[in-house]
Amino acid sequence: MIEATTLTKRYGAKTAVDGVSFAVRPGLVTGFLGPNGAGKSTTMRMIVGLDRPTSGRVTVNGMPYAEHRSPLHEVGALLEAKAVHTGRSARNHLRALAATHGIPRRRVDEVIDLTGLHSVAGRRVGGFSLGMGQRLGIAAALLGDPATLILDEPVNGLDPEGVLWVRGFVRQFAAEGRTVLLSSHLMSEMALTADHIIVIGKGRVIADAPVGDIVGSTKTYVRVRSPRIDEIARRLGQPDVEVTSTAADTIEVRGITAEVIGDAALQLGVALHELTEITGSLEDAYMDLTRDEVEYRTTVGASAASAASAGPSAPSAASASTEGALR
Ligand SMILES: Nc1ncnc2c1ncn2[C@@H]1O[C@H](COP(=O)(O)OP(=O)(O)OP(=O)(O)O)[C@@H](O)[C@H]1O
Repeated sequence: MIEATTLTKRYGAKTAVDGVSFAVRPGLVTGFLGPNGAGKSTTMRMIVGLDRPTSGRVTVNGMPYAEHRSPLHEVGALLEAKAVHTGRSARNHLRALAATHGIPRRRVDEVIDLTGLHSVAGRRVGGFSLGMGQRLGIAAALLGDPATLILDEPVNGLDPEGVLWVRGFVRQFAAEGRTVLLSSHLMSEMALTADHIIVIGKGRVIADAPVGDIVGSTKTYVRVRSPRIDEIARRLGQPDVEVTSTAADTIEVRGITAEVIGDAALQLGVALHELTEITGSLEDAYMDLTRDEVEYRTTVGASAASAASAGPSAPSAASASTEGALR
């Protein structure tokens, strides 16, 4: 369990983290999201004692990280994947780390196997690809067999097989009752990996809720397809109902349920070829939440950026209530 209480970090006049409070619970994968510069890395560094809070506090299993007698057994962290001695082999790098922390050598072989580095363990780390470096960073984080894992952008640079491996690994880790906090800018991947999401913007928590609640907070719409779509569109036309034509036989309807549309079609005697309630993706929810929180804005519009990246909208029969979940 990681608990932050009004945690604040200022660098001169810059407030990087502004009074955040949250709990990261065991048995779950918690995703840590936020635009560039939101304060994710600073928060993670404070959790593992690499940065000192200006005020507030953060504990891991009830104690500040630095006060634990064997911190590596409490928390494994991947914060800078490439920050390793490049002349050493991966195995020797891990052995050196293990030796300085009183961890037995056999654990080095275990984490090499766990992270799929066996075939490259004898190679110099300097020649590693970014993906191999990420795996090595995760291997190092696992050396102490920690109860809590903190991973900053762990899938950055990994190929699809590597991304899948990280997802499976952290889900298994959490299923064993351990605690996982991971950041990523890949929303579609986060939607598949995380159970719970904390979003920060400009140093403040703006959402802290189960992933289903966050996705459910996006507006749903109903896609309707019919050979006589114009008649249905005319019938639905009323204040508070938004009807958008997307193809000759298809409309998207906002502000009314699929049931009401189905009943209207029945009354008209018109066949429906499709009636699908569409819930937004995690990416849609994230874009809504962080619209006003982006520190470095480009000229690319949010909708264009959203359309360009992954994360197909998932059909859903109902959207969860978000009462009280979003701040
Ligand atoms: N050592 C430092 N000195 C001054 N400012 C800093 C320092 N470290 C971070 N900052 C500033 O604090 C803010 C938060 O940075 P941080 O790296 O925590 O954000 P982040 O959410 O991890 O961003 P990204 O997604 O880009 O990694 C930024 O405005 C950053 O410029």
